[in-house]
Amino acid sequence: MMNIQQLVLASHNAGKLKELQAMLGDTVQLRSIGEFSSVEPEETGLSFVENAILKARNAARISGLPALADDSGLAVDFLGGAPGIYSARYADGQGDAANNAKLLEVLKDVPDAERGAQFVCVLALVRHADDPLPILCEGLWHGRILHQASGAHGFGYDPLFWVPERDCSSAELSPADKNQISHRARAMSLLRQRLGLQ
Ligand SMILES: O=P(O)(O)OP(=O)(O)OP(=O)(O)OC[C@H]1O[C@@H](n2cnc3c(O)ncnc32)[C@H](O)[C@@H]1O
Ligand SMILES: [Mg+2]
Repeated sequence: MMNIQQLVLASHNAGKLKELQAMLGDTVQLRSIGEFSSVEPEETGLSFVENAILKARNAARISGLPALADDSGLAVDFLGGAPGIYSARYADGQGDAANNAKLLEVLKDVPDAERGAQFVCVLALVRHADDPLPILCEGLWHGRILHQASGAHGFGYDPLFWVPERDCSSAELSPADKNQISHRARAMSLLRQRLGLQ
C-alpha cells in the first residue's frame, strides 16, 4: 500500500499527538501541524468524518506532507449523543476543566444506569490536500460518566469516563493501558492494518 515514513498530524492537541505517536512507534514519524502553522481550521462539518477530513486536507495543504487527522469526542446517551462533535467547544472554548465541570453539572441528578457514554475517534489520512480517497478508520469506547473527576493521566474528559472493563476512570489507566483499549487505539489498529504496518 502506501509507504509513509513521515506524516503531519493535523492536530493542536498535545494529548492526541502523544498517544498517536506511541501507538505508531518508530515506523512512522509524526510531525505536528504546530510546526507549520498555529492557525486552527474551523471545524464546520456535521460529523466526525467530515471534520477529520477537513483537518487532514488543511494540514496537507499547509505542510505539503501526507496528513493524519483525529476528530474525536464524547457522546453521552442521556444527552442524545452530545457533546459529540462539539466536545472541545462544550463550554464555549474555555478548555477541558470547564467542559468537565459543565458535563458534571448537566448530569448531576442523572442516575448511574442512565450515564452511559462512548468516546468516538475518527482518523482520516490524506496523501495530499486534494486526495479523492481519504482513508477513514473509526473506533468507539463504551463507558459511563462518573459523578466526580478521578485520575491524573490522559487529557480532556478522561477523569470523568469510567471504564467498565478496568473498573477505573480512563485518567486512572496508565498511558500504555489506555493506548491498548481506547477509541483512538481501535481506530489506529484499523489504520495500521490499512497501511500494512502490522
Ligand atoms: O481538533 P484538534 O486540533 O485535533 O484538537 P481538539 O482538542 O480540538 O480535538 P477535537 O476537535 O477532535 O475535539 C475532541 C474533544 O474530545 C475530547 N477527547 C477526545 N479524545 C479524548 C480522550 O482520549 N480522552 C479524553 N477526552 C478526549 C477532547 O478533549 C476534546 O474536547
Ligand atoms: Mg478541534
